[in-house]
Amino acid sequence: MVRGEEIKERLKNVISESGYRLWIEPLTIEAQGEGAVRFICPNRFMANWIAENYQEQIKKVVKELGGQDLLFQVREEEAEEKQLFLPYEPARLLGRRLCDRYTFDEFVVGDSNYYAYSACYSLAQGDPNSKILYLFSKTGLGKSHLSQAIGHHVLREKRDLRVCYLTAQDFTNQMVRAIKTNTIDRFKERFRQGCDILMLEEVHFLTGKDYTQAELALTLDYLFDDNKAVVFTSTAPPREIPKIQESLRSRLSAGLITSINPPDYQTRVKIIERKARRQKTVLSEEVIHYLATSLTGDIRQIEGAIVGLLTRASLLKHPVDLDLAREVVRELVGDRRDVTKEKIIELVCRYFQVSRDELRSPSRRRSVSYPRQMAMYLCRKFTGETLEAIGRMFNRDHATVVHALNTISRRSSKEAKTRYQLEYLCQQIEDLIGETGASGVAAQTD
Ligand SMILES: Nc1ncnc2c1ncn2[C@@H]1O[C@H](COP(=O)(O)OP(=O)(O)OP(=O)(O)O)[C@@H](O)[C@H]1O
Repeated sequence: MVRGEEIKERLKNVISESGYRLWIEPLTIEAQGEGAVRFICPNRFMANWIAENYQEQIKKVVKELGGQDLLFQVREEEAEEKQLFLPYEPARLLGRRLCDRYTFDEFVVGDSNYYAYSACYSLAQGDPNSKILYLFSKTGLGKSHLSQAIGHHVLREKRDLRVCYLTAQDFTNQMVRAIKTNTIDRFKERFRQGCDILMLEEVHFLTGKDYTQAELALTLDYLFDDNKAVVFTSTAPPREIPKIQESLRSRLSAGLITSINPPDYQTRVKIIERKARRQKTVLSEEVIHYLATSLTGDIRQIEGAIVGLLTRASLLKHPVDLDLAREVVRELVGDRRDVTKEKIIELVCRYFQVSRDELRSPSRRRSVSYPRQMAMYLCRKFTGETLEAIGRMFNRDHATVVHALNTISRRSSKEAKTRYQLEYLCQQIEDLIGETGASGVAAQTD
């Protein structure tokens, strides 16, 4: 039978340190027999947050340990044997389920995302001039939210249309499975005839995957010819994704290409107010200002802070005030948050004389792969980012990051040179932290 402690131990490796401390540690995890595992959360905020942010990682770990079904419960509701969420499977939806709250209504629009929002909305409305869209941004700025909002809108408003929502990795896996099981014709048919709107996330994943790229290019031709709508998302514009065949690159660039930028101060304030309202709370101006000036990038982090704040307040029976907000922000991003991944990468590039593009490229040359492994190791150590998030920065998957961390640990314990390099780089980063101050909260308002 799966053991709760073992699940927690494994989750430590796939969730950032602060995320683990804040969200996973307080859970009670119980095996239920027949492979079911029950996660008991102290309150509903927490249950919702964990479901939306960590469900995939939890599922994977539970499966690795031989479990199957997950059941999330809120402690007070435990006796009622209430299941908190059910799989969302609207008819006409092929692929992944859509997150309930990723709708246009829930999306806060500001200068940084207005253009992307309008483009998505026009496409969802069926505007004949807006059929192909490519959205790109850094992590946590709303690509999935906007593409799923299109899905919700179409599924609700356009009863005769079918939506297909998946990631480029899903597309690849399904294709490989179809080849293995001799069902490639059915696979092709599914996309070519079975969907009116294709939303394909994380297309940068296709880098170097020639066979999948060719198949996707053909699928797109069918869809474009039939005047179907297609939305792509990625962390980079098509021209910057390495190892993409020109035939696919030109199809990815066939429509409107638009970026989402990090929200400005006013938009962050609006986002904080909206997210708090969603949790049926009104925050003081002081707390809102503090959060909006401390958390300037990834909106996922803003959400984490709000949910963390409310959870903490309810567990400690403490008012939601500035002190508590400081504590939560510190825990979430750490005093070291100013040492961003970007700065670490810059330092590594300078030290090893490689470029950022080389670190992100598929190159396996030792002169590139070793600095890349070092950068991954340092990002994990100093930013506490998840293995997935670190992998994404270098166009790699989570397993590659695990391998990099193990390699650097092993080499630094055996080889003086690696140990010296690691110590030197760590010292440089520590110095950067010193410069940014112990309180670490950037008091900027853009
Ligand atoms: N403008 C916004 N208004 C409200 N919520 C937002 C907005 N932008 C992003 N969010 C929220 O931030 C979180 C992260 O957004 P999302 O997953 O869409 O980012 P992403 O760009 O797809 O990130 P990644 O590249 O890591 O997959 C989500 O919970 C989403 O609801």
